[in-house]
Amino acid sequence: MERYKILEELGDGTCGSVFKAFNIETFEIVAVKKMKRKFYFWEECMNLREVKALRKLNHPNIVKLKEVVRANDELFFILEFMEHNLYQIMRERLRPFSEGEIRNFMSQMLQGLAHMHRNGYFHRDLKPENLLVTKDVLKIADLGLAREVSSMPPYTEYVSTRWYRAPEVLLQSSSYTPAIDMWAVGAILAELFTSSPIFPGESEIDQLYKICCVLGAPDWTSFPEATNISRLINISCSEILPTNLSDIIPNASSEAVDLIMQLCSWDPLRRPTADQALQHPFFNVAACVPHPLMHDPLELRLNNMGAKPNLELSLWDFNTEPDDCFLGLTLAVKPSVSNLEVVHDVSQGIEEDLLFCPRLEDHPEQSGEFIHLASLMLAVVHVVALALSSIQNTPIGVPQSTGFAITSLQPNLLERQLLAVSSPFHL
Ligand SMILES: Nc1ncnc2c1ncn2[C@@H]1O[C@H](COP(=O)(O)OP(=O)(O)OP(=O)(O)O)[C@@H](O)[C@H]1O
Repeated sequence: MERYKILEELGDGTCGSVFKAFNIETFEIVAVKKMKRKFYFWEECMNLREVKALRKLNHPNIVKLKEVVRANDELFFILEFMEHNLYQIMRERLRPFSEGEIRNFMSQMLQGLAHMHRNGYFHRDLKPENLLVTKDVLKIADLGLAREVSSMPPYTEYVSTRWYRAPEVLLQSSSYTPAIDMWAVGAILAELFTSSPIFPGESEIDQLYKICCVLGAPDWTSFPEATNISRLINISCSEILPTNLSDIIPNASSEAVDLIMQLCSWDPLRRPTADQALQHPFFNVAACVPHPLMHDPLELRLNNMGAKPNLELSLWDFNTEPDDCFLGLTLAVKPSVSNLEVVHDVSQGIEEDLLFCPRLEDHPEQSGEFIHLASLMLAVVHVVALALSSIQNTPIGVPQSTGFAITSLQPNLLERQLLAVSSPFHL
């Protein structure tokens, strides 16, 4: 690692801290992701999902892994440097994005995602912080949770940011598909218009509730595994009517609203694939009629109601398989380091292993009505939570937190403005 001079910290995630660095030999600016846990063997490093996925996925809209370095039992990913993440950009902008800008970001995100899905991976943690931007170019980053589509369910150790989590994951389906990424794309698309998350759940049950407030109650037959939870949610959500998306995203064209609706379908089978989404009329610029900005979306932003999302880790049913290593740093059994050029550098008494990846080198204020509705909603969530806590030994567990509070890990989420949805609500 002596070749890299660390310049500044760029981010501190669950798995690693990311720094901007300077390669003193090539004068190149790079991003160095230093993993938080120790790595004693190369095999462990080589079987990290992030390494496996990034080695395979070479695409202009997926961040490139240049090198993997192990030094003193510490692991570093040398990544191409990107200037911003989409969350930072949204937070710092004074005006919302134009539909043209959104189309550009979305098209790149979908192209990167289509490549990922085509190559047998799904990301599982898409969110604005994991979309990196330099000038107008967007790249998908943080493949720490990426899964091979061909890998066998059940997928039990899923950890991701709640606001972008698909309903089937919230409902503990054990066999979810790449469609979970498409749900996140829909949520991100809506957020690009409003600069506020569309489903800002404060707990897993509240997350489902927030989704019901926008989409209306689901047809639970799409979630056969969720009988118990669906019965409970139904108590509070069955009479919730869907909100007109155009009312909450007034600056989005009808094409954009339609795409969001399709992507955020309760039923994963109804969501378009990344390739299909790219064919949606939203991307047919000629056909798009610019949508008059009738309301300033900034005015639609509500004060952050004091809500502090409890970003607990969802480690329910954490199983005993050897690859269920903590926080997505999952190691596969039977490693292989073929096709990799490994250099052992023991000069100066420092044990440093370098892995070069040659293939990658080339290449409004809130109204009184809202407050009333919000308090009603909170009351119902409270009732449901009480009901849930009184139920014991249910065959299908309700999503439970194991009590790991990690709010400190993602402080930026706490700063995020929340979009309030005042949907029709009947008790
Ligand atoms: N290649 C890069 N160039 C510039 N900044 C980056 C790069 N990679 C990551 N970052 C910054 O570091 C932050 C954390 O990175 P990353 O998401 O990879 O870490 P993590 O530990 O896996 O995080 P998470 O908690 O989201 O899983 C990103 O949100 C981004 O701001």
